[in-house]
Amino acid sequence: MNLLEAGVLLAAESARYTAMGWMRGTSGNLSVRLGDDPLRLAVTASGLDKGELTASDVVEIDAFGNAMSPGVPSAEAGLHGRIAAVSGAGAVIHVHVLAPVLAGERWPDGVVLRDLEMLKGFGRQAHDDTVTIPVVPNSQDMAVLGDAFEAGFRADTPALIVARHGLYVWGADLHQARHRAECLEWLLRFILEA
Ligand SMILES: CSCCC(=O)C(=O)COP(=O)(O)O
Ligand SMILES: [Zn+2]
Repeated sequence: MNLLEAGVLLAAESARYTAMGWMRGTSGNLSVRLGDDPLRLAVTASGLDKGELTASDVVEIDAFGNAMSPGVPSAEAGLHGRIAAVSGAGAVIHVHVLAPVLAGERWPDGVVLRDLEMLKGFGRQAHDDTVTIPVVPNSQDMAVLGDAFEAGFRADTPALIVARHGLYVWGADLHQARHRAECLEWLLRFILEA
């Protein structure tokens, strides 16, 4: 996939999340993998209305979030790069949806989910697994966030809650990441309200 093709996908996906209310007020950012060796991602540009992106509103970055093409990458590009490098994900999404932030506030040591059918949509068994979604403190330093992510990383748990900030979810591609995020958001709303 080249940068323009990635831009088409990222703009469409961003518009979708914005319509869901998950990327309010310029919040959130998305990335897809462009290449492996060295790692390259296409990430949404910083500070734009994510519901109005065009295919050119993306920037190529390296594993550390450094821009490899013109434009200003997301302020969180460094965390996208770290997540992609550590997990092997083909796509990483970051959305400012409320339920994960509320759950992180209530369970700052990790959000435990079990015995719920929607866990299947997160790639886990509904009745056998106990899933703990890691919660890390917010930081403006992506290296600090990346270290906290990596310390709690488990290959079978493709999500991270950043306290008082938002949610990261990743997958093989944007579709899988979205399906996982939608199911996880449902699960978090459930445990908050149950
Ligand atoms: C009101 S959004 C604050 C910044 C943020 O957390 C975010 O997700 C958007 O940052 P970006 O640089 O990707 O636009
Ligand atoms: Zn954010």
